[in-house]
Amino acid sequence: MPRQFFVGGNFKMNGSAETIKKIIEHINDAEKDPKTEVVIAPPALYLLLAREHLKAPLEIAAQNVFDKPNGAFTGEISVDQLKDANITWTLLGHSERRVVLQEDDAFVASKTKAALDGGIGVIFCCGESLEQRENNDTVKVVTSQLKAVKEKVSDWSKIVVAYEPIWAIGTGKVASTEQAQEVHKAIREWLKNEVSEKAAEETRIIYGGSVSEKNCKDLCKQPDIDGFLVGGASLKPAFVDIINSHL
Ligand SMILES: O=C(CO)COP(=O)(O)O
Repeated sequence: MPRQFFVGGNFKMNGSAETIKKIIEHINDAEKDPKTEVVIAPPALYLLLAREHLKAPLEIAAQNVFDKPNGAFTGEISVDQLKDANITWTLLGHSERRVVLQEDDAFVASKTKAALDGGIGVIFCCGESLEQRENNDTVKVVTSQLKAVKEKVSDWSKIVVAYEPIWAIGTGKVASTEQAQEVHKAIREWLKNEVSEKAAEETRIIYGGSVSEKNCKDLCKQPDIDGFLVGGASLKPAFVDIINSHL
């Protein structure tokens, strides 16, 4: 069975109640490819607003979730709280959290396990820095980030892997179709060898990093690119063109 195309919109720390409602209305009303699964990730403060306005089958992701069920963890949100708010996905392991907030592989993997155990789907982000790419360490870095998850998780059916090279995020410097395909293929090989043939066949591997309405058409033709995780362009009307990129 072909893998369902998947497009996520990571709003990061952008927007207000007014602008996020407008973006959601635009996405609701636009003509969209019904074969694309669409998930938007607004800032935590606006998850409920998004839940109120976003129309099914569009889905919502948190940008993060904590790995403890409840308690004295100021500023954090639990898996059960997401479920209580009908939020069905979360991003985890975004490089901005790995770099700025110093989240390590083990912590990201622990949160991934907590989300999956609670029935929340995970858009698991991985990717290398420019220095790591220049040292030819891309595949090593990405697979070690995935390996940390494998140590805690056996069922990969609710994981979408987002390959996001750090040097391409917010820089306008998109990976070439060959660069992206090469890493996606390596991730699929890793899934086949380290998880299962089924995981390799069924797991969506999406690309993130300066995706725009201009470059998405070529990227999505690559055999191992199953969609996109979009930052800046998800706040613009062009997001719909990316949702429809493989039409
Ligand atoms: O980080 C990203 C998505 O999670 C990508 O961001 P940009 O699309 O703004 O480069």
